[in-house]
Order: sequence, then structure tokens, then C-alpha cells
Amino acid sequence: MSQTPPYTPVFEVASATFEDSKTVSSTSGTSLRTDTITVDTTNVSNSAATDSFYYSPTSPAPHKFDNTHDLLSNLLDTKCQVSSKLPEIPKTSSKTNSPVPYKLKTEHLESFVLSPEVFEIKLDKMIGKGSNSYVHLATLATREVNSVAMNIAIKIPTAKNKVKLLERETEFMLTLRDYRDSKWFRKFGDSSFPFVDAYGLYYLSKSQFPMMKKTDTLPCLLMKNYDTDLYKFINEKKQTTQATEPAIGLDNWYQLLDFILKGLQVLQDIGAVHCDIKTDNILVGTTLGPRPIFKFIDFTSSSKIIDIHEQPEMTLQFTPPELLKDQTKLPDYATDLYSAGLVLLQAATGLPPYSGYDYDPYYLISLVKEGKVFELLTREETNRITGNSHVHQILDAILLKRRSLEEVIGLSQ
Ligand SMILES: Nc1ncnc2c1ncn2[C@@H]1O[C@H](COP(=O)(O)OP(=O)(O)OP(=O)(O)O)[C@@H](O)[C@H]1O
Repeated sequence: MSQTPPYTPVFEVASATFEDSKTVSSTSGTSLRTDTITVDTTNVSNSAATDSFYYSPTSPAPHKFDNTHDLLSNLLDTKCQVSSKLPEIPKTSSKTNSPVPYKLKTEHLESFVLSPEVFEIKLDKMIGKGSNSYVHLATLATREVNSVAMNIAIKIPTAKNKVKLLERETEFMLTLRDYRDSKWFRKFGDSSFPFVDAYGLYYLSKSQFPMMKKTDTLPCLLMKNYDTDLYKFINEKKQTTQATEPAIGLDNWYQLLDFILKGLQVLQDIGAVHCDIKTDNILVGTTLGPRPIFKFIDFTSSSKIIDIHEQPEMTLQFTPPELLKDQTKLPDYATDLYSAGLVLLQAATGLPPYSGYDYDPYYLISLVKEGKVFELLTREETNRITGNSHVHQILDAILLKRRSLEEVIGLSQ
């Protein structure tokens, strides 16, 4: 199923080359909460893991075990039953041709690897595909008699040369996690953290993931799994909402606004930009309570501002005009705010920005450069914005007047 809009061109702003980034639908039905995680043991065996599984040649250091022990305890929100004694690690014969696992670039990342002696992963259906990775639903379980298990999403690089992006993304998620643990609750109380939780890295090889080359053993990113993404959520909701209210409904729209403003404040606090904010990159938990929960994902283009020296890959329809007009201009906070404004616009109109004008990428570039997104709206789309003057005012402030985040926060209250 196509997402933002069919065959969304992902492009390098600097070179304006196009790449097909069609995504498939995310259809998982897991219901795990961020704050109090419910163990979903549906279809999960409680027996000891007896299937053959992959042992990473990387021997886990004891501190890794402690780390994962704590991690699973927190994640599962139950008394963890991981044995404190590591199972026997099979001796790897020097004669076997087992592929050498990809060497992670930092110790920080290595310490985030989950030990295959403690945990096992069972892959389930694919729930997403980006330009750099496959995303599958999977079960993460402990390898002990009374195994505990939970459903997760696993991001698998499409090739070895994509692992650098996954490393970078994981580093970024660890920075976000540090922020969550040290500052989030003090500043925002107990509201839901706006970024998806990363659980760890886990090595997979061809025996578990047949699409991997047999010479590769690559780290994959384990994350909390959510029901759907914002693109699909908008399409579903617009069928039932009034023609003069935002496509996702007014309450949900304000909930989305609140999530976006908090997420952008976190990014500003750590001096970073996401750089690929779009409806495909926002997940939605719909079964976790009366209101949907939103989470940013996909940090492959994200970075601290001081580390940015060239324009990263962005999605054309969500790129602000100034980056297209001047290819030496680097992204900043205004970049994310503009992209987020387009997300709010899509959530209001029900259609992706420049919908109907994306048949020719070069024509599309010229429209995006001129920032003509409002002028191209149909009457139906406009009605969904103008039906509420406050919604209209906020979209206008972000997308036309290009107000700062602080000013938009002021307007939203
Ligand atoms: N934690 C998750 N839970 C459920 N679905 C997910 C999760 N993470 C990713 N997905 C699905 O997989 C898709 C691809 O993921 P992601 O955008 O992270 O991959 P990518 O290869 O970096 O993509 P891009 O081409 O946008 O850079 C998402 O659009 C989403 O539908």
C-alpha cells in the first residue's frame, strides 16, 4: 500500500536525485503501552526455546547481560525471570564459515546489543519498508524455561551499506532516551514521550532473515511496535469526520498538535533536527486509551545541528522551500517546524501536501520551491481548515508566516 503520496520521492536536496521509497502498510495489532507495558503473550509459547536459533559469535560481556536484564524488567513491567547465569556459549569452530558480525562503530552501540544467549527473536510479517530497511513484526523472548515475551518491531537494514544509517539512527535514539530519563518528566510531567522507544540492537543473519546475504550478520534495531501510522490513520478517520472539521477530527488534531510541539521542543533542547518529519514517520497507537498516542520514528536523517555539514535526505513534499532554493542552506529548527506544519495540514485536509501534483517530480520541485501548498488546495480541503479559525490560524502561522516554535506554542494555548 502506498503512503505519502504514492511513490513519494525521497531525494537528496543537494543533488535532487530521486529514489522510489514506496512503503507497505503497517498492520500490526499489538497493544503495548509506553508507560505501563502490557505483555502480549498471544501466540507466544511459554516453553523453553528449543528451535534452532542463531548464536552471534559476539560473546556477551556480563555487563551486557545486566543491562538487558534491567531492560527487559522495565519493558515488560513484570518481575523478570531471566536467569542470572549465562547459558553455555557454543564454541565456534575456526573451520566453520560463519559470517563475521558487522563491527559496530562505538562501544556505546555495542553496549546496546541484546545478547542472543539471553534473548531470541522470531520474525513475523513485514509491516513496513523504507528506502534503507525492512520493518517486521517480531517476538522478543527470553531463552529460559518460563520465557517472557513481547511483540516488537524490528528494523532490518536492506544491505550492509545501510548499517551506518542504522547506527546513526540508534545513536540518536539513545540521545533521546537520555533526555527522556533525565529531563522529560521534569519538563512535561507524565505525558507520553513523543519518540518511539528503542529496545536494543540484535544481530540477524540469513538463517533468520532469508533476504540477507549469506556473508552478512547485521545489527537490527528493536523498537516498540505501534498499530498504524499517521498516513493511514488520517485516511481512516476522514471517512467518518464532518466536512468542516479536520480530517482526523478536532480533538485528535489538537492531540497531534500537542505531540508535535512537545517533540519539537525536545529536539530544540538537545540542539537537533529530525529532518524527515512526514505522516509516514509518525506512528499512532490507537488501542492504548481513549485518545491516540503519536510517536516520531525514522531518525536516519536526524542529527545535532552542529554536526550537519550538508543537506540530508528529505522527502520532497515535506521540505521547506528555502532548502530547495539554496542548496548550501543547512537545516535548522525552522525546517522541522515547516515539515510538521505540513503534517498538521495533511491531518486537517485529509490529503498529502501537493496531492495531485506529484506525477512529475520536476514540476513538483518547482511548486515546493514556491511554497504554494495553500494555493493548491481544493475547496473540500480548504473547508476542513477554515471550519475552525484557530486551526486555520495555526497552520497559517507555521506554513505562511513562518513563525518560530515559541510563537506557535503561544498561539496554541
Ligand atoms: N516501531 C514501528 N512500529 C510499527 N511500524 C513501524 C515501526 N517502525 C517503522 N514502521 C513502519 O515501517 C516503515 C519504514 O520505517 P522507517 O521509516 O523507519 O524506514 P526507513 O528505511 O528509514 O524509511 P525512509 O525511506 O523513510 O528513510 C514506516 O513508515 C512504518 O510504516
